[in-house]
Amino acid sequence: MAGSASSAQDQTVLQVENLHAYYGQSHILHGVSLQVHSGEVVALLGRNGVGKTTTLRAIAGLIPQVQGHIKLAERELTHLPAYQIARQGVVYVPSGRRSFAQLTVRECLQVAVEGRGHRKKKDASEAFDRVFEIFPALKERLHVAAGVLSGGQNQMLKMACAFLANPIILLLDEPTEGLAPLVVKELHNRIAALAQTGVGILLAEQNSKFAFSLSERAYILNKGAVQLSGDVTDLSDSEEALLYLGV
Ligand SMILES: Nc1ncnc2c1ncn2[C@@H]1O[C@H](COP(=O)(O)OP(=O)(O)OP(=O)(O)O)[C@@H](O)[C@H]1O
Repeated sequence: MAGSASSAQDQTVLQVENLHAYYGQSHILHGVSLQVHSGEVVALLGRNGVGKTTTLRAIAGLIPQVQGHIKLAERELTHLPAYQIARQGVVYVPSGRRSFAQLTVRECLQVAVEGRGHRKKKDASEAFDRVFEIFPALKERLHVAAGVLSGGQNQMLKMACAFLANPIILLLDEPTEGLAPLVVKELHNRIAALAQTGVGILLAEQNSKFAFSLSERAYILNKGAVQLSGDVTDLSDSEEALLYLGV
């Protein structure tokens, strides 16, 4: 798996150009441009309210009023309905607890696997095996109701369901929100393992330390625009960057 990932690396798959987004009369994004390659984790950083979630939601097709271009391997996704964008392989994982609380972990995974073409038993079981390689903790909790999982396990279940949708790009919104440091460390390893499969990850985070430790490149937003971008090694040493990050 890792071998095929490395050969696919450095290929730009997601290209966002001059993206503007509006909530009603409010102009929230002012020309955001960014790129994500296959197999890399790219950080999208900035303080509260700068537009990180709006950027992910706009890419996922969840904001009706947008301008600009969103392309997946040269295919234009802008203005496609959200379900078609997800089908093309751009999958959004929102922040917070969002799962079917009454369903068991197995049932949640089953719903996800059937949503994306793995209808044959063999395909589904191979997809499950891949998920359990990345998220072994879920295999031990298959019969547990999603609603009683810990915050970290719930996050892993959301990412596992997203992975079962065969993503090319995962849009992860604040996965560390509300999690204890030890759980954050575990999540770090799981996200790195996801990227190892060749999936490109755009990671919106307030926890810049976490994002810097996972990414090679980052974009720092301020007031709905990219203020700074570049290699994490440079940004993490830049006083200007730290100012925009509020650290
Ligand atoms: N549904 C909405 N309607 C109107 N304005 C909104 C809506 N959602 C967000 N906003 C505004 O858009 C701006 C950007 O919010 P966004 O949630 O994208 O920021 P963020 O960087 O993700 O911050 P946070 O980490 O707090 O979620 C904020 O000023 C916010 O108040």
